[in-house]
Amino acid sequence: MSDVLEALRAWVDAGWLREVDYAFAAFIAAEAPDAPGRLLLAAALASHQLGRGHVCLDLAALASDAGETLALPPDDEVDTLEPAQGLLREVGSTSLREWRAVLTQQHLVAAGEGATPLVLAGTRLYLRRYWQHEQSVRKALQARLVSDDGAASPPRLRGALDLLFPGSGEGPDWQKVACALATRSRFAVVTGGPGTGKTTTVVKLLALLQHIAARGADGGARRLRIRLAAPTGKAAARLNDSISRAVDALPLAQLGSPELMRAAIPSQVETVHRLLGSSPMRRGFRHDEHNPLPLDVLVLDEASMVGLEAMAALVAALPPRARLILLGDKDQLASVEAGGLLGELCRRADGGHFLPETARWVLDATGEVVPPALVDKNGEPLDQAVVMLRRSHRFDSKSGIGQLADAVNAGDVAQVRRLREQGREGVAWRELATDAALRPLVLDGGEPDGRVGLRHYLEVVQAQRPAAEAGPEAFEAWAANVLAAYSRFQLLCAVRRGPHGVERMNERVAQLLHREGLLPASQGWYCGRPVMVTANDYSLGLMNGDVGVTLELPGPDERGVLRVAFPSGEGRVRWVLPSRLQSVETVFAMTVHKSQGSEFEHVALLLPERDSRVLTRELVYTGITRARRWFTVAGSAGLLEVAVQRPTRRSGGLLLRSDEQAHQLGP
Ligand SMILES: Nc1ncnc2c1ncn2[C@@H]1O[C@H](COP(=O)(O)OP(=O)(O)OP(=O)(O)O)[C@@H](O)[C@H]1O
Repeated sequence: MSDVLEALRAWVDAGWLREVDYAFAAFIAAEAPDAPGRLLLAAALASHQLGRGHVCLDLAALASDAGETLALPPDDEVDTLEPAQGLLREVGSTSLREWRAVLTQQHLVAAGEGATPLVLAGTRLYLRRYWQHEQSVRKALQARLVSDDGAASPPRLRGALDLLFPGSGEGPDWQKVACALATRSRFAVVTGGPGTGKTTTVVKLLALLQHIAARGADGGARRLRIRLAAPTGKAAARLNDSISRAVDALPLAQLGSPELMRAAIPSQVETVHRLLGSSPMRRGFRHDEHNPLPLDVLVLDEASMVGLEAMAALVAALPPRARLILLGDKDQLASVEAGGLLGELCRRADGGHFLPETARWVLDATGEVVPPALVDKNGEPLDQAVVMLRRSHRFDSKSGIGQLADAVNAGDVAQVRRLREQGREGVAWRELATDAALRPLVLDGGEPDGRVGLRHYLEVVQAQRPAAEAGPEAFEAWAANVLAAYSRFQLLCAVRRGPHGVERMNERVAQLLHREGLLPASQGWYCGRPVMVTANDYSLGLMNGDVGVTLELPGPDERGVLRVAFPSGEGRVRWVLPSRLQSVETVFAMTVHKSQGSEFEHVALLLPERDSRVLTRELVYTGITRARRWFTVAGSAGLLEVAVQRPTRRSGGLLLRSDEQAHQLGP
């Protein structure tokens, strides 16, 4: 047994495992000295998988390909320690039957409820807390999937929906269908790529729900309490803007008093943490099952970024009758935290799987015909509550970015290659071997077609700086312009390490800009340094992922003082002293992961020098869809093709088919 702990220690030393993974195995060993070594190993590996985003360890996958399942040895490992390799060989040679045989210790492993540290459900091994989270999310969603007894009848819906969706285009109007279906049960998912109208749809849905409630369909006229949430501050700020715009554009007049309706649809979006009432002083949230959130409808945007733990906290704090509506792009990278919930919930969204009775109901309620290919007499309850928006209103069928995103998403390498060879407007391909190649891209966007690089941002920093005697409003307006200029161009890195990783790239870019005379320094704090917050700071009200720019304000003498300007909604900025920022990184380049929930006019995706497991289809798709007008692939086109053929699949059991669930949950 101690041999295994020793070998696991070597894995930690080699950077293969986290300290916490080792600590979990050591904890079990201390609690149960009779625990077999292989069980400790499995426990450490289940914890390791959590760190990689998987809520459980899939033993079947482990037995068939241990290295791939565990992503070990890590990509950047060159010289690996022999003890680490030895243990990996042992893991790799253990069969599923052998894993199962050691996971029979009743005081350590249970098949379900209990107090054991591990849960084995089928071939999935969980740390108990995550099994519990999965159970509670599943139960909360299942309870909401039954028809809502307060739901409006199809003819009533039809009247209101026809007012909200006056146009008739080609094929079914999925936005209208999504609105209708989302009134039918207390849980709904609206998924779609960029610009497919998720925000537009949800605003119309909220107007519809208020309209129904105001007319007493569910037992009396009232106004619904609606709250809007997003996983990060940045995503919340973006949704704030787009919701306000969508509310202004609503055809509300026919639904009743436009002023009243507008007032009934909130435009303030909160982060999930703030909604739940997190406190830096204690673990857990102010709102939970004992103190539920005072709301009737909760809309959660960018749901692909929400992990299982946060979702479990959210559903625990929802009153039983409250509606939950998830919005997001199922094809984006999943959350950094364990649990690719949205992807799992939308696994069958492409195929529809609407029951024939659902299709009839949709026809009655909306006048839209669900295509026969999307009707399935074996559809699951969840399928009836998930709608995929299929038409982008941002990228038409001729848009290079839209076409590339579609090809990547479909894993269609031949099409990706065709698009590159033929060339498409808005999409550029550049090799990126040397600093000389990096320079034009970083400074000016790389192409003579109007796209911008960082020079534009730094010119706004320098040229628009108000005179020292100008008032605070002038400096605030300057900061807002600088922030807007910053968001026009973003370098995205696929990886953290290596020459094209985000760490090195930030140094290279800062040095390059300094050499060009665009930055006063390339290290420490300097005017023009953009920073990203890397850990939530509740005392400052800054969240992980928030981006600010360092600017020089007039000081007491001729030397200025540096302050970091963060956007604080509605074009306002908030100034923070650099010394108060505990966890920040320079962000001339950011990882694709960190860019989720943001958009930029021009995005340049820097591919790593050599292949890496993290280079996946979802990563490339997420990078492309951050771009509004221009997208540059910087690096080897061959690597991009490799990435496109590497879809990710998260392990988890949230969505076992109903027969499997029945088997697992008992009668
Ligand atoms: N049915 C429609 N017809 C025409 N334009 C539309 C329609 N639906 C949405 N749009 C427009 O398309 C743009 C994107 O819509 P919206 O912001 O609702 O999409 P989204 O899916 O939420 O986008 P994002 O990817 O930014 O989250 C907006 O300008 C919106 O006004």
